[in-house]
Amino acid sequence: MKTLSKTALATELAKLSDWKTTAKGDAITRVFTFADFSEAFGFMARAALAAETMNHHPEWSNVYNKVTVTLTTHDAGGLTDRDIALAAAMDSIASPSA
Ligand SMILES: C[C@H](O)[C@H](O)[C@H]1CNC2=NC(N)=NC(=O)C2=N1
Repeated sequence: MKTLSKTALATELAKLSDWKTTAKGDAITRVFTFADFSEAFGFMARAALAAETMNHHPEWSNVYNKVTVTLTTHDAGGLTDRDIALAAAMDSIASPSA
């Protein structure tokens, strides 16, 4: 699996909502904010099933109404199309109409 070039990554990030590369540049991260814990946990349940279907899994944590997600492809040692695909899936799960 090939990691994305800097330009490919910039192009893909522009299509996502609020995802940023981490300081090391080998992962992307986003904080999702919901109305309350139920909404946050509902998002996590739906995103977990999508992640399992994609066989690509998030590193994440939850505090009340916030879910902090970090995505990277361990197998490739950096960012790949699989991270972009999971980020896009999470964006649409969080904001179905967006
Ligand atoms: C064997 C299996 O396909 C791999 O371990 C998958 C599973 N989920 C994964 N998830 C993430 N985020 N990165 C990976 O490299 C990865 N690898």
